[in-house]
Amino acid sequence: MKPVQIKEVVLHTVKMKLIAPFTTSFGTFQEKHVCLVEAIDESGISGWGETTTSDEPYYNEETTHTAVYMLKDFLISRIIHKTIEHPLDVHDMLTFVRRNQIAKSAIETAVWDVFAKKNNVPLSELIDGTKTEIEVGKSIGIQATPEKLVEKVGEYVEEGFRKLKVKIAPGADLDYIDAVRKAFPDIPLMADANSAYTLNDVDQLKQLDQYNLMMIEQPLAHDDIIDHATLQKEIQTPVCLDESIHSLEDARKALQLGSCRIINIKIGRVGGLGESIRIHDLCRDNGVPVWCGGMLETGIGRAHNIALTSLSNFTIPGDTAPSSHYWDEDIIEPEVTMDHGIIQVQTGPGIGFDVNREKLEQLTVEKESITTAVTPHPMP
Ligand SMILES: O=C(O)CCC(=O)c1ccccc1C(=O)O
Ligand SMILES: [Mg+2]
Repeated sequence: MKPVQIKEVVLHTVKMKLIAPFTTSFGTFQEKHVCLVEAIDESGISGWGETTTSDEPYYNEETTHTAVYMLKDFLISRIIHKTIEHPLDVHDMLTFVRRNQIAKSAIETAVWDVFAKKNNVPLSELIDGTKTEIEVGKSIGIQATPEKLVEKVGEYVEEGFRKLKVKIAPGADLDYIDAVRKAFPDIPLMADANSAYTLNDVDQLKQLDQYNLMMIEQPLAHDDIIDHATLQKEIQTPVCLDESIHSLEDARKALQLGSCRIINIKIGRVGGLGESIRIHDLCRDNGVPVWCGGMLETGIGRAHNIALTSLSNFTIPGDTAPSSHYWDEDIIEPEVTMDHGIIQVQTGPGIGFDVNREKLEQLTVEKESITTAVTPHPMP
């Protein structure tokens, strides 16, 4: 395979407005800024990545601002003008910078796209993905009443989604799940708590066992894998970790401790596609299923999610819903569409979608081009 050298990185910060507010246990998303990272190689090929951040540090510690700052002051300097033999190497090129996984992922995924395009292969093929189509689920925000939730679930079941994920929080849990299960006794259903509970709530969480849920996602603290292991011993519903897994090492330790039986892989949260693949492989080798989570991405992040989901151990439908579920108009062409709960894996080179430059210009609030490494601080 031909190596790549990135000669310019353009940071396009865009303001995106969701078609409807999305409420979790930690807050409501409506408008958000995202930085779309365009890495351009010496032959002029553009690859794209996205900061899957929002404006506030409520899901994890990063925000769009912190990601842009890390990219500009530290991360781009580590890869620009270097010969990159394979995008799997980028993770290690960035490890001197602690954490900041989403910022790292934005540039790392852009390099994957450039590399795949340069070598004229679809991203899914480059990562040895075996699926040509993927099954899709829908993540549903907390609704005003259980009745309203049942109505939403009905719409999405009708549309063909293969898994329904319901956000829960103390005060919006058992009644909501009970209402959905009564209305839809057989649908593949799960709950996501986004760290809203503690071990003091074990009795409450145990009651979820009666609803035959596929899993409960991240019930306890965002940085915990110890209490989750205790909880998993107490409840029958499989625990799935989201927030707690930032790396292959985290995944290894969580599996060793029995903190979860399923892992939600988010490319941003784990610092890129390379680390996502490594976690996928570890889970596969341990008989642990994985699925691809979502961060209300634009089409660029969505495209990377689809490619990742083509790997064989993504056996549970992910949260990668079609573009129209998030945006009036997405920034990629064609938009991501779904047919009866199935999305086709792209067959064109790289992410397989084009960025709509006109739409991008309209949404851009800040744009900066970086062509040289900066060393504001000593670099190890
Ligand atoms: O539709 C999506 O992109 C998934 C939405 C979702 O559940 C989510 C959105 C933002 C932050 C965290 C989460 C989550 O999976 O916990
Ligand atoms: Mg989650």
